[in-house]
Amino acid sequence: MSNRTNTKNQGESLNVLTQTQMVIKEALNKLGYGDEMYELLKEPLRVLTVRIPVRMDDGTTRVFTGYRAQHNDAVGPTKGGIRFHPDVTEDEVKALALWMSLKCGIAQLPYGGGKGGIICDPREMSFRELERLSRGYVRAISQVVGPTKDIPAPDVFTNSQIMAWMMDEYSRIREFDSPGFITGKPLVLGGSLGRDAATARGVTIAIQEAAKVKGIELKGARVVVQGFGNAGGYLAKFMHDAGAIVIGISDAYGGLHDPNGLDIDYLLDRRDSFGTVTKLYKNTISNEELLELDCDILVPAAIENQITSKNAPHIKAKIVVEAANGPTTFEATKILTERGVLLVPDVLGNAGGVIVSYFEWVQNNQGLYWTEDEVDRRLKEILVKAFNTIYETARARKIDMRLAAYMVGVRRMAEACQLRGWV
Ligand SMILES: NC(=O)C1=CN([C@@H]2O[C@H](COP(=O)(O)OP(=O)(O)OC[C@H]3O[C@@H](n4cnc5c(N)ncnc54)[C@H](O)[C@@H]3O)[C@@H](O)[C@H]2O)C=CC1
Ligand SMILES: O=C(O)CCC(=O)C(=O)O
Repeated sequence: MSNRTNTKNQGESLNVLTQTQMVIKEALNKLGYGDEMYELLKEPLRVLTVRIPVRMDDGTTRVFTGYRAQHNDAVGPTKGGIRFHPDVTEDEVKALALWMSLKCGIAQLPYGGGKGGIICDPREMSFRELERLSRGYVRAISQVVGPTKDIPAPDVFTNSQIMAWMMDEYSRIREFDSPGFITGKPLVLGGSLGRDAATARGVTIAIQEAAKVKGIELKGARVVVQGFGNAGGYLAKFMHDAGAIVIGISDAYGGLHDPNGLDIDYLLDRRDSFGTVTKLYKNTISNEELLELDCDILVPAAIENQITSKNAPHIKAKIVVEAANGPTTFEATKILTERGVLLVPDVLGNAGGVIVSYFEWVQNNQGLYWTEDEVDRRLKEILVKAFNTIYETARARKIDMRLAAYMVGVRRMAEACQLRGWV
């Protein structure tokens, strides 16, 4: 198993939890909160570790380890996706739950953050093995989740089919149909129009706002996208449709580069269900090379720790918008900001996913479903406001966009903890 989220890089910590804690501490300090608030918020309130036995197609049993972390429920139930990936670690899930809290704070959703993960490689499992794993995970965490407790959703290598199995398993255990238990469901099972593309729609809104600030015309801008799954695939399509030139994309196996622009519709058509397309090509570049391509806008949309102190000095983009969670280290954020790169952090850049998940939960609760235009209009309203609040905070306080986003994101939760008398 790789230690992608826990190792060091030339003395720089790549532990996503400790990196996040540093920024939370600084944000709370700037907001005037003391050590007690930091002690409460630096870790999730609860983390459940589960062992899930799964009968494999060959008749053997494999036992998988999974987690569900609930960062803080002072504002409301916890909310966040479930990741299936071989590199999942407990610290990673904890950091992802903290980031969910910040996103919900930034978007002013009535939630705290949660996140789940299972150490597995779904690319090597059959459809039925994945179903058994998904159902087993829900059985293992069923006591701590629910529509008013903790509401899961998709993340890396999970999708609407997996959400459907999970919802079905939960409704069997609880003996009632509860579509609001999970979001990112297929439409016929209570999903929301627009949820599939929501993360990329949100990233697109962030790019539009960032481009305005930097005086960059989106039409003709050169865009590079790392990751070609749900977030990266839709994003590449939206950029292409907006008249930008997508000159580079990548997946877990490498990248494709064409300075004249890639045929995004063709690549999407050839991509598999895990966001893989580069395996079909001989002439590929590495993910490292992709990130350093000469471009105007760079969108990391894959995994953590991709832009570090090592490659940050060589990033050529003028705008970096994080669709992935945690793609840029704390050190690299400082380097990029000092170099004048406008970095839109994950907790703002990719918040579109959880915002439309919230819309899905609201629609499930009221039993009344919205049009896609309604979803997109409400999403845009929230994100444009959030971008401007964070951008102005960064400018007024002369701090980087990540710290500004953390200040905006943590404020409401800290206030709720204080009002409840927890600190
Ligand atoms: N799906 C959602 O609604 C949301 C996703 N995100 C974040 O966006 C990022 C991507 O998630 P999704 O697109 O949903 O996942 P996905 O599973 O649909 O696609 C993942 C993509 O990343 C690539 N990838 C995996 N490992 C890689 C590696 N080591 N190096 C380079 N590429 C690699 C895969 O090949 C694939 O193209 C993650 O950080 C996720 O947490 C954030 C908010 C919401
Ligand atoms: O849609 C959601 O509830 C959460 C999406 C997610 O996991 C994320 O924003 O990282």
